[in-house]
Amino acid sequence: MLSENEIKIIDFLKKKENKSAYSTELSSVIPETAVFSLAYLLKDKGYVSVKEEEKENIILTKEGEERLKEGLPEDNLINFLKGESKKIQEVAKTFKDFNIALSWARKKGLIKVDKGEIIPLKSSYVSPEYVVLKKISSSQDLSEDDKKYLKELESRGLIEIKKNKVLLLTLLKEPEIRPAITYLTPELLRNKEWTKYELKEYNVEALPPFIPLGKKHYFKEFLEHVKDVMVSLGFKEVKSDFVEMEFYNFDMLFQAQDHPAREIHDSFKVDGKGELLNQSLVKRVKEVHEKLWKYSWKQEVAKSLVLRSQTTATTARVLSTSPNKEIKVFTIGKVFRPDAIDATHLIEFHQLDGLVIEENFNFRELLSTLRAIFSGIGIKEVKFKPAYFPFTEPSVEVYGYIQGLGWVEMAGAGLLRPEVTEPAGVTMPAGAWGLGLDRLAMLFLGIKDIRNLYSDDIEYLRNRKVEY
Ligand SMILES: N[C@@H](Cc1ccccc1)C(=O)O
Repeated sequence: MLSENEIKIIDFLKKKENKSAYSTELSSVIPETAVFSLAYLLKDKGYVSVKEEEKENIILTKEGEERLKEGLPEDNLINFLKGESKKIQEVAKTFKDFNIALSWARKKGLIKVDKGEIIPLKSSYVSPEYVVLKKISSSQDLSEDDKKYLKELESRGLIEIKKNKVLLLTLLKEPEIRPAITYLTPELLRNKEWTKYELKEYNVEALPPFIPLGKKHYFKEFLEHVKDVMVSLGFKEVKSDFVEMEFYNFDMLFQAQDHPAREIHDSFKVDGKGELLNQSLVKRVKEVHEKLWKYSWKQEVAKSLVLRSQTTATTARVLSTSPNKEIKVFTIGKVFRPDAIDATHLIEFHQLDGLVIEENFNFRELLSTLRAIFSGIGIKEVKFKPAYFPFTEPSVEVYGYIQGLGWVEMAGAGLLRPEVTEPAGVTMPAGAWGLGLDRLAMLFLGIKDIRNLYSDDIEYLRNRKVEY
């Protein structure tokens, strides 16, 4: 069997007129360092003959390169004088390499020196040595005449003559080419036909071609993972729209219309008004606002539209159906808040809100529910800190521990205030929480810029691996 490089050498020789080539030529098809050993391998296999020869290799020295650029000093001197005699001292002052130029010009009989004057015998001149120098630098063949000047050029230090061992390879026979097959059939074995074929080796280490398959966006994958966690804990998913009446986004959550609590986070206003169909619920909400916040509640304000600023609006929607029965629901969805966009802030992001209404539900159970949710998502250590939300009492902020980052605030939670549950006709205790999912995904997936969560850069998405 012949290797790929051996075949390359044979192919190269095949194309040559006399089927032979010097090892120096072969370096154009195979690595120079391999030429010699391959040549002898091919010789042993009987494909080529190899003859060792000494070859002269002439190269220009650094000075030679310089002279090639500037011209030989003696030539330059003649061309400088332009056929006119001049005083030695005068020329010596302005002419570069004067001594070398003078001595070579004299030796070559290009000038005479008489009474302190240089008398040129030619009006312009190019030395044959210069012509040879030029030929060497452009690897032209040298004539026998040219070769006479090599000794002089070498002694002037303008060229270097090196003797190299080269191999002359001559092709003796061409390998018979057998068609290649990749598998044997019983047929081929039975009739001994297999000897006519080359059996190709399998390269079991070759990588298969990369075929990018369709896959889900990794952030969507993360959101679905969270959804699975909630479902596995016995919660049912509920949904509501992005465009929401302030009634559900704020009023039902006991955020007063004229109170800074309403501005706890800013919201995007939407043109137009919604319709409040359940007027008895509206009346009860109005009463509780006016009684406790002491101001005149306006239905017109409550009907104003916003892009929901919290998914707690969905929780309010659930409450508005007066579900005076035990429920466990959650929602995952987008919320919108005006902000300056940067690596950690977007004007739309995702929240997970949850609601539990249960006989005997209490604060302790709320905390253990939160622990279970966080543990399901993958955050085993959580701690709680007292906090304020307009619609819960007591309220907590939930901190999760992330390796390498420490304690990070992740959610708000609490037991719903009677001002929220009573107008909705809920008499059992209820717990609620809201959790920011974008920040959590960033921490979890090691993402530094929140905008990457919404990237549509196909290369970036292809290279992201998400495992749970
Ligand atoms: N909606 C609150 C979080 C929250 C929800 C439910 C109960 C308590 C707090 C927020 O966006 O900050």
